[in-house]
Amino acid sequence: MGSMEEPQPHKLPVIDFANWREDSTPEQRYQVAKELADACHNVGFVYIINHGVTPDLLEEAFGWSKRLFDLETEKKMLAPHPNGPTVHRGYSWPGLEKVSQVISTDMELGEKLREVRDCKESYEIGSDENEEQPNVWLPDEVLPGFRKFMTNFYWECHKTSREILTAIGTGMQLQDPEFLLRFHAGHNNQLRLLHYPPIPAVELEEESSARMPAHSDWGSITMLFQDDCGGLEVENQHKAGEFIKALPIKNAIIMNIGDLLMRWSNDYLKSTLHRVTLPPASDRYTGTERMTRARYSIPYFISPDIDSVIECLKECASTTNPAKYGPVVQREYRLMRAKLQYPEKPAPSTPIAA
Ligand SMILES: O=C(O)CCC(=O)C(=O)O
Ligand SMILES: [Fe+2]
Repeated sequence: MGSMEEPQPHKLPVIDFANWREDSTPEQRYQVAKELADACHNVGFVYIINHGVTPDLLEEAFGWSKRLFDLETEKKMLAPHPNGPTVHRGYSWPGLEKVSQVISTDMELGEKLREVRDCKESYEIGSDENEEQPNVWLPDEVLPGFRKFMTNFYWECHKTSREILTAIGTGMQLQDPEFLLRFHAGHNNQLRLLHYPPIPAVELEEESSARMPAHSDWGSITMLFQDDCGGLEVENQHKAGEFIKALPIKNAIIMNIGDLLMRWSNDYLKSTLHRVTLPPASDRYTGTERMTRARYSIPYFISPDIDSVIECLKECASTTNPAKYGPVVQREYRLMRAKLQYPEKPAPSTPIAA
């Protein structure tokens, strides 16, 4: 893959939610919903425009994210990610989290995967009512207003996610189009601020470092906001190993299906591999070392409530297409998937400086 290639036109479906409003006609709403459900079946990744999270709110969110990551490391470490994989909250310094597609409980393998460092830092936020994963907030005086803004942003994203889940249920012609809503009160979602610092392009090309290796998400759906750096790529469902660039569209949500919703739908909805690698356009590099520009993104992961039992949707199974997976409780599934992503060992006292 040549790093200097210029971007090609958008290849992922773009779904316009302008006709998915309360005052739209049922026909208009169904058309939007059908387009969305078909795209989730065929591709698993879509852009959504006119979605209700306003451009002003997004600009503010990216502003807060930059201010957070611009803080000195010692300040960010006032809200450290807890040791171990069970609580995914607070600040993760570069190299702590290792994203991969390996699903195993072999911790030695986890350490081996960690040899290629993921060059990113992140800050994870959940609902203040989620007792299994309590938030790890910075002291308010370190970044006054951050907690208030992010809490509001979390619940604004939740509102939009409810529309998307209803549209998917409508497009799939579920008997109860709001069925999925009943499992998504919002307290098990996760807002993630991500910063990929500048890095010499050659490190990504030679794969001695990674931004984010190929993986699928674990939950129901993910809504992703990205800045204009680029680098997100999505596997072609019809050609394994071929990745399509998900070029930035200003203020659009990139929405994808996660593994649990794929399982729920008996593989009808596709959870697609994706990764973050070299920026696609040549003006995103500077100097003789071809340093890539920094990249900021904000994924919002939507998960079923903690005690939900995820069991094949009745509309998705038949005698000729029986359920492929048994029922699973969200909590157990999450703990199984989280195990490899974070080291079990205590966190180092001094993280590598960002
Ligand atoms: O940074 C991105 O654009 C992608 C992030 C992502 O895929 C994830 O956090 O699961
Ligand atoms: Fe992801």
